Parts: sequence; structure tokens; C-alpha cells
Amino acid sequence: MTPLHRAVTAGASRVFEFLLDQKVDPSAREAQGRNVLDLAKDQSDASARRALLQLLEHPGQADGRGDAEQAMGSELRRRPKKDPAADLKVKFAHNAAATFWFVSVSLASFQYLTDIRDASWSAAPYVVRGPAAGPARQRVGAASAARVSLGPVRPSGGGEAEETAPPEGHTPGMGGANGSGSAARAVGEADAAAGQAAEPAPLVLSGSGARPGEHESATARKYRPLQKHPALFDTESGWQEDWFDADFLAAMRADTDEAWSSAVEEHLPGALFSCRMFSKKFCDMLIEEVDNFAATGLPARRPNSMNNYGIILNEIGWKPMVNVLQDNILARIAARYWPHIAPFDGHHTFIVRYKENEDRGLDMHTDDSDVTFNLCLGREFSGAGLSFCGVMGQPDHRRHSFTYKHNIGRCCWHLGRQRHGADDITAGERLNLIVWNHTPRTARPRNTSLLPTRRRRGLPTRCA
Ligand SMILES: O=C(O)CCC(=O)C(=O)O
Ligand SMILES: [Fe+2]
Repeated sequence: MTPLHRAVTAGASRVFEFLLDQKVDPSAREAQGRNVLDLAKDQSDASARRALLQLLEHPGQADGRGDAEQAMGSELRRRPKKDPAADLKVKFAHNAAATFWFVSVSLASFQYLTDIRDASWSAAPYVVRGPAAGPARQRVGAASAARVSLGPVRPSGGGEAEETAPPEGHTPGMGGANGSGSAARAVGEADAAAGQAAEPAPLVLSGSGARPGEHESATARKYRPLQKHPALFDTESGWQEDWFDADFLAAMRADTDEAWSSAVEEHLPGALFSCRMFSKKFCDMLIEEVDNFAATGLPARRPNSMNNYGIILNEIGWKPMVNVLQDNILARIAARYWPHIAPFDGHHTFIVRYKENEDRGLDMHTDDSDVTFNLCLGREFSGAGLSFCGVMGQPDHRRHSFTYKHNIGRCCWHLGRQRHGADDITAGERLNLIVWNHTPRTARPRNTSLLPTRRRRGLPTRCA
């Protein structure tokens, strides 16, 4: 009787396995002519018997012609050990196609849902509800509880109806000085006829300005005790009425097509608008604040790769204040002129500065924004007009369409995709407040570097 036979008789499957690993011949027979398989079969402990039998293989068994338990009296060998890595490979090979299909379908569904989110916002303003429901009212006010209206609801004949959104870039033409406000006026008249005149929303100019996930930067914290005009940072007191142009505030309050028409100029149909928005007092205060910040020597990042002398106001602690402005004023204007654009959820707010021997102008570019508001603060300057071409991606995007002349206190607004650039300043210094308004498109890469500067590459920097 070999040690192998003894291990089987004792039911010691681990010892049995060890001996097999040491190449002890499992086919050897003891005095009565029995091999280890015969002994294993006689093992009374069922689990030991199973373990022993699993270690043995009859040569015919591998090709499916036999079974260890039936291999009485014939040659035995150790069953080859399983290779877990090989097992995994086989499993992977079997499941690869299904896994690939599942991942592809999941990604495609995610992409589809992300895409239709924009489309659904495009459609939303055109879904007409009863006078009080007003889904459009819910579009504004990402953070603070702004109670604002988005202008007239479109006619429905009294019940619920849907309309197709106009092509992108088209505006209902509300408030244009060139007469294209007729669509909006028609809407207003239809509303009146249907007894659904939209009530002007109360004007809210204060609030907490806090938004989830936004924190005061280290620079803002250091700058707080050094502020020149703390009122500019005080969201609870909010935006003071005398910081605004009186006609602009009247238009905001009345919120009628007539009021907007008389306040707003439409320079490029559906693409570029402007109005006197802020008072000289406010512009001067903001310039003083920017000068004051510069004098502290605190670090300031530049607004983007094309601007070497501006500063990012969000970083000096002005973000909450602009949140209030965005929720209650800017979103309301954007929704009036581009109702297909989703509600804003963020902004990049900064100052640009042009001066001889510094940045004199700005190359043609598109903004990393959905809608840009651009307010001229001062100081004295000549030249430095804002030239516009077409919308990025359209055949005319390089063709000059209009040059807007900045005036202190006047704000213009355009889509970020509208190509534009600042002409060189010829004298003095120009400072502008820029608010790049963002909608929640997490999948959209932010174009923070703008376009490579043609100026630096010696190429023409203006539209054709
Ligand atoms: O200087 C201007 O008026 C335009 C500035 C601008 O387009 C920008 O900073 O994105
Ligand atoms: Fe720009």
C-alpha cells in the first residue's frame, strides 16, 4: 500500500492532492489489486470521497468517454489543475459582445438624454398654459427666489397648445427699434384679446446671492476688509435703484413690448441689442473698486488668454452680487430676446481694459458663453468699437456685419457664438464689465482659451 492509498483510506484529500502534485503514480495497486479510485469509492465520508474523486481523471474522461467512478481497474491520472486566469479569459470572451452592446447602448442613451435636454428647453417657452401657470416663469432664477416674468405668453386660443420653436438665432423681435417687434406685439394683442395679459413681475434686486457649491475664494476673503465700496458686495441691500438707468428700470417694471421697444435698440436683427442700463454713478463706483483692488497687490487672474490687463470679478468676491443680477435682470432680458435659451446657472464675470501700450483691442472671437452682456464703464476713450461678424459655423461668420460704438452706462448683449472683436483703441482707456452667462450644459466643453490669436500670428484680426 503506497502513501497515496493510505491518504485515500484516511480521507485526507489535502495529503492526497499533495502526493499527486509530487507525481506519485495514482494507478498503483495495493496487495488486493485495488487502486486509489477503488479505495476512494469505498470512502464512507461523502465529502472526502467527492474531494478525492475530483482529483482523479480516467484518460477517457477528458474526451467525454468515461467517468472517474467508472474507471475501475484502468489507468488513472491527476486531473489537470484549473487556471483561474484562463477561466476568466474564457468568461470574458463569452460576455464581451454583450458587455460591449450594453455599454454602447447606455452611452448612446445618456448622450440622447443630454441632447434632448436642450431641445426640451427650446420647446418649453412655446408650450402655452393658462394665465396663472406660466411654465416660462419657472425658467428664470437658478438660485435666489426671483419672482420674474419672461414676457408675454404666446396665444393659445384659451387651451393648451404647442408651437414649434423658431430656428436658432431667430428672436420674436421684442423691443427692436427697427420694427421687428411686431410678432411680440401680435402676441401681446392676442393675449389681451384672450384676457390673458401677462402681469409685470415685481422687480427684485436683492437676495442671498448664494448658490450651492459656490464658496468665497481666498482672495475675496482677504479683499473683504479692503473693499472701497462695500455696498457693491452687499447682496442683502442688493442693487440700488440709482445704480440703474431710470428708463431701463421703468422697462423692467412695465415689462411691456412698448416699454422694451423704447428702451432697447436692435442693432443686428435677433443678434445684437443694447440699451442704457446703468447710471454713471454705478460705472464710476465699479471703476474705483477695480482700481482699489489693483492697488492692494492681491493676486488677480486674467479673464482669458486674450486679456492681459482685465480681472475676474468673481474672484474678488463679486460673484454673489452678479448672481442676484443674473437671476433677476439678465436672465429676464435673455429670455425675452432668446426664449429658446435655457435658464442660466452660472457666469464668468470680468473687466476688460484697453489702453495704448497695453492691450489695445481684442481679436475676433466667440465667447465661452451662451449669452454675453457687455457694459461700458468708462473712462475717456476713442476708437475701441466692438465689431461683429456672423454666427460661428454659418457661411457668413467671417463677414463684417456691424460695429457697435460703446457708450458709458450702455450695455449690449449678444449670443456667445456671434463672432466679435474690439477694434484698437486710438486714445484714452476703456474699461468694460463683461458677464458671460452660462446655461447648464455639463457636457459642453468650455472654450476658456478662446481662439488662437490671429494678432499674434500676424493674421488680419477683423472680419472681411
Ligand atoms: O471689449 C469689448 O467690448 C469686448 C470684450 C469681449 O468681447 C470679451 O471680453 O469677450
Ligand atoms: Fe467676447
